[in-house]
Amino acid sequence: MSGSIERRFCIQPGGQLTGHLRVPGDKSISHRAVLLGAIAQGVTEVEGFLEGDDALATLAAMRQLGVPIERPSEGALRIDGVGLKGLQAPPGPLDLGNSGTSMRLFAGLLAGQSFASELIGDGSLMRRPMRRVTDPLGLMGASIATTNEGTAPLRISPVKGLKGIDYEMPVASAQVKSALLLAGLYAEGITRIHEPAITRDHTEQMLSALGCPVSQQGGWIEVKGPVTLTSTRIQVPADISSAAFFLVGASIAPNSTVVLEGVGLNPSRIGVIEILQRMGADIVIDPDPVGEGEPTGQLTVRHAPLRGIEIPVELVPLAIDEFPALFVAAACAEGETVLRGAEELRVKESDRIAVMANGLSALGIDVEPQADGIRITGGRFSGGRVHARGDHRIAMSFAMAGLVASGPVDIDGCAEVDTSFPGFVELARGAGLEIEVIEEQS
Ligand SMILES: O=C(O)C1=C[C@@H](OP(=O)(O)O)[C@@H](O)[C@H](O)C1
Ligand SMILES: C=C(OP(=O)(O)O)C(=O)O
Repeated sequence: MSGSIERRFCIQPGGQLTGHLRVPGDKSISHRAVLLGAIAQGVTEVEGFLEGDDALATLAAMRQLGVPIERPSEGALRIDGVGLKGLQAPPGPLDLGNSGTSMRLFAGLLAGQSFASELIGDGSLMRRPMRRVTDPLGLMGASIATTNEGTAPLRISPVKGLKGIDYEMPVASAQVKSALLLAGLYAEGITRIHEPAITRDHTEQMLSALGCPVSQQGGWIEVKGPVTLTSTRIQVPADISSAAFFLVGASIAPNSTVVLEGVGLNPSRIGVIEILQRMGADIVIDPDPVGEGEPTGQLTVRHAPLRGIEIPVELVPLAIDEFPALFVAAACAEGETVLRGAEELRVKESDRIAVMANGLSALGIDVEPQADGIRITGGRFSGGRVHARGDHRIAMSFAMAGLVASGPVDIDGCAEVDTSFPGFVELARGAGLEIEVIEEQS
């Protein structure tokens, strides 16, 4: 068997970040553009699609389900929608790589089909919890088998039909909500989902744009099936989760000023800006003129001294993917930063509390991990060697830490950065990060 490629980032300290940058397209919206465009009637044209491995896994799986999708130019898709009933049995298991969003949203989409399917992924994805979607889908009448541990492979059997349910989600998860909304499109009656805290609402927004209004009241989100979706144009904004590395890098590195263009500013995604501003970051938001799609704007970030804070628990779901980068900001802040209510971080691509805590302490920072969060005391990064454990966001976060370390920082386990941020190394280097990449066959 041929081994995989190991990738290590080597960062020289002392850089500063400057320039006008545009980070790649939003990963969450890119997934949804493919999933919903595929089951709409007519041709959906997408611009700004994220050509990262996670979104490409969704695209490849959709082609295996018989949906013609062309890629006429970089970031552009032409999806020839097959309608709600037009998906076909795939020739084999659908491999969703590293992408939790793909697996959970496909579970919802495929639960009500008249053919069987199987969902698999890489080592990280096959360890992530799936009962959070298979249990409520089961209540709707779906038949989805997991392992005894509740993990993939997910084996989905055809069923006669789904029925709408009322479901109170025990965790605030946009993936679970979206899986149930997708299944709800196929179900008889009303599917009502309650979220314990606001989570990203891209599925609701896109369903509305495709002619299927989703009502929202008092934390309940509701869709009535079966529906017809009508194709539209979808403009994918730059991903605020990718912009976050530059928001943090420019905040901590002296003499930095970075302007980030066209960043998605959906209110359910901007927790990272609010948290950094509470820490004293200098971030100016210039909203773009209101267009058809989700709100976007230009972010200007300048170096500023940061102070530790207690992160308000209601901001946790609004910044859930940005905590690895925020931990780096906290490590550079004066005083203590405390995060609670974030146990979800333990079941992402890696256990982000444990992996970040290990790396931060290897770089000389005082940390106290807790079951649902972490306490970080600001200090000065030493140089050293850390391991990202194949988690893209952790790799990029430690790359930013290297800007202000007292010696070189080596980061192992960086091969997955392309899942969310293809071109990260080149963009960061162009902005002033001294980053080298070492690849080895493992
Ligand atoms: O719906 C989505 O696109 C996502 C939802 C979040 O996951 P959870 O729903 O598990 O919180 C987030 O961490 C993930 O990167 C993308
Ligand atoms: C958690 C993430 O993605 P997913 O759940 O789709 O793997 C992420 O991108 O940080």
